[in-house]
Amino acid sequence: MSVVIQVENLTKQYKELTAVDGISFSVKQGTCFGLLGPNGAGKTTTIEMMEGLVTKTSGDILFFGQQINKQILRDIGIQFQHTALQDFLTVEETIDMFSAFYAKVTDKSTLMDLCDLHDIADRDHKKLSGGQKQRLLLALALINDPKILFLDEPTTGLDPHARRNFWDLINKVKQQGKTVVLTTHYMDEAEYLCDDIVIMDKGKIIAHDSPQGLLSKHFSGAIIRLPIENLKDEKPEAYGRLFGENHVDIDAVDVEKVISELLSKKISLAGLQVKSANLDDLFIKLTGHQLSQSEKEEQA
Ligand SMILES: Nc1ncnc2c1ncn2[C@@H]1O[C@H](COP(=O)(O)OP(=O)(O)OP(=O)(O)O)[C@@H](O)[C@H]1O
Repeated sequence: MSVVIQVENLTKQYKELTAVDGISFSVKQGTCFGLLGPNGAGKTTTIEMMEGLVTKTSGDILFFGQQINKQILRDIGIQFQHTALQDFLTVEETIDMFSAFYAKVTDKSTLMDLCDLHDIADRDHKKLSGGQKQRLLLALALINDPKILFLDEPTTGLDPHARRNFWDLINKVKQQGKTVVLTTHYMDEAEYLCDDIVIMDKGKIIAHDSPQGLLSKHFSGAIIRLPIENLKDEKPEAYGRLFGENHVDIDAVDVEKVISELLSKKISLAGLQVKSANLDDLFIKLTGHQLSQSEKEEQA
């Protein structure tokens, strides 16, 4: 697979704050690349430097081996978190208006098929549900038939059903050979969509691999989740990582052995869960920080 985007030692300095701190990675053609991290990690600054919207302080961003230029900009599609659309236009009229900006455009009917917009073609865009609006914004990002699609937190605020539908759409886009660069706060989204993931914290990359590679590198065996109240007066940190305010997660290579140890210490197993690790668990392990619902919604 050829490399589409190469990022080398990229840095962004805002006065004393280093928002992005010398990061390097590459994105391969036809893959979905995910940038994950807590609030303020530097994801948006990174993606906006790649999109050419924010000036880098130092480092390199190469597309197909070249610095960003007008031709490359024509090959990029961006779905912003918020896009101001012209009032009083229907879905189809909005697509027509955006099509007029480009010399080369995707066939309208194909685009509306892909993004499932035919049934709402005549609807005022202001009357769309969250999921329908995201599908329209995706169509607008794809209007110029880009080779690379940037999505900045595309499903924040959507209900689970609409998020799943959107994921199916992104997979269809990938099947067309397009490369997708995504930022998200949702670990399940990254696990489902991404072939390659970078986890950022405080401007630096703290982990980079495929979802499966990340999990097998950082976990072996299972996670035992135990209510903290079962530990009575003992410190939960002596057993594992805090999960929220009420649970402790214990990494267990040998589940039976850990359970026997708990029993030998007369610790109750009431409410105990045994689960396999997912990216949410990895995120907590690496950043010491659980992404709260309010933090996810803050971005909506
Ligand atoms: N224009 C700016 N001027 C000064 N500081 C900025 C500017 N833009 C971003 N920052 C700071 O840079 C850091 C990284 O911000 P960035 O928005 O890239 O993080 P993020 O990972 O996208 O966070 P979020 O998930 O909240 O969107 C933050 O500390 C932010 O306050």
